[in-house]
Amino acid sequence: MIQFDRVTKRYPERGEALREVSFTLANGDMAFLTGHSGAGKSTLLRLIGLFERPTRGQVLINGVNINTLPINKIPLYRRYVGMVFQDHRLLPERSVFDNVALPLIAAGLTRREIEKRVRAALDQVGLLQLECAAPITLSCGEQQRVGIARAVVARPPIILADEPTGNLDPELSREIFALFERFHGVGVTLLIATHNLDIIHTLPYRTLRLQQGVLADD
Ligand SMILES: Nc1ncnc2c1ncn2[C@@H]1O[C@H](COP(=O)(O)OP(=O)(O)OP(=O)(O)O)[C@@H](O)[C@H]1O
Repeated sequence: MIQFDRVTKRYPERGEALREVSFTLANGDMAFLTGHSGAGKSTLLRLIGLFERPTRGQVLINGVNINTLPINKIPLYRRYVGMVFQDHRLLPERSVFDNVALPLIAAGLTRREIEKRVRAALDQVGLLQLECAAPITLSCGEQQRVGIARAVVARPPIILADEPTGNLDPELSREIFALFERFHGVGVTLLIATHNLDIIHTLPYRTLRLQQGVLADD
């Protein structure tokens, strides 16, 4: 589902953030991405999300080299990849419902279909009762779950998460990882960048470890 073939990403002003990185994640795999601050985790996820392009090498998604995708195809591609961020990136002036609905509005679904899917996504993350709330009134863990509902609402086959538990205490972090495991259970492919080694060492999933841009452990 996700294949990196000797991928190097060089930022002109900073040098190589990733160097000759190769790995494959099969359809339905769940894996963690670890490494020190600045190791290249976000860069690797941004290459999959097509927010960056590699300097050398290929990123293949479902067998397709995404780096040859023309710019006008990127919005369509992004529906295929749900992204969860540490800081949630919710729109503060919109309700929980509206925040989760955004990817579906962009996709042009009917109002009825949007309502059905948004409520299903909110139900999956246990927040159905908060659909009218403003994000600011929610706890950090609840805001993160809204972010996850938004990432999954368009039912993408791939979910990427960049430090999704960075602001959460251990108990809430475990809840978020348990939620990801549920998506894994229904066949979604997940790659989760995290510093939360205490928790991921208790979970039975593959870990890719970056060190100064090089894949040091798999
Ligand atoms: N847009 C950018 N422009 C220039 N340099 C960048 C850019 N993004 C990342 N870098 C550099 O690339 C390297 C890898 O950064 P990256 O954010 O991918 O690391 P990370 O492992 O996600 O770190 P953290 O755990 O702190 O989020 C760093 O040296 C960083 O300064």
